[in-house]
Amino acid sequence: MKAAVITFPGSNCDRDLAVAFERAGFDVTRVWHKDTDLPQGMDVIGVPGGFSFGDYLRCGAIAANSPICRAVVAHAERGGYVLGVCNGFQVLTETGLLPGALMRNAQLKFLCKPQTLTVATTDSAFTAAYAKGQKAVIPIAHHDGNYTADDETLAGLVDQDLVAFRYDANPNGSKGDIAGILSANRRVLGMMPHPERAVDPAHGGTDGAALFASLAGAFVAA
Ligand SMILES: NC(=O)CC[C@H](N)C(=O)O
Repeated sequence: MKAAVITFPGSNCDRDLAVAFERAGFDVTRVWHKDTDLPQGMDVIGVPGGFSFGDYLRCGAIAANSPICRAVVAHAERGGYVLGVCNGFQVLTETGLLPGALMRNAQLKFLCKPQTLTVATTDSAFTAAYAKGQKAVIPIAHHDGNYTADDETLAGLVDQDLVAFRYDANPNGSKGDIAGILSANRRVLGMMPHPERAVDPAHGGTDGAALFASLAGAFVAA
């Protein structure tokens, strides 16, 4: 099992994401944003959290135009798995791999705290090891986590069971309490909470570990 983790200038969760993949059994290759190609044979691409390019223009907008993102989009279009966390989710919406956008939090404040989520679907390689409706406490740390999309897109996400996680006690104003969504082929997940920050008891909780275990399980099953 092989995972690549991308690093942009300003990424700050790339190492944590790599460690979470490694703990789940993946061989991880770190990839710089200026690379034009992904290493051969990658099963999963991780797009990490952080403040890529200082969040200038819009969070994730400049990173989405990095050379490596063309390769990430091509990987996804071939049916490859992609996980975008926080700034990574913002990057994935900016590439168009995921619908909608992340706006400024409703209270206009940076939020950094443990956040209870409800697992909305287990029908994905990212969430299969959770139980549907399970509560998971996973940290959030963002100022632009307020998910929005037009009504038709939101209805499509619900109808196709593409909402992966919802917030309990919505912290940021996200439409439909949406904390994470899947692509139409269910192989791209973007989520604002940080599962890689909840994989060790020393983190204060381990509810993120099932996400990486789910992904690892997808490849064992295959
Ligand atoms: N932790 C993160 O990835 C933060 C993403 C982005 N910089 C924001 O604050 O919204």
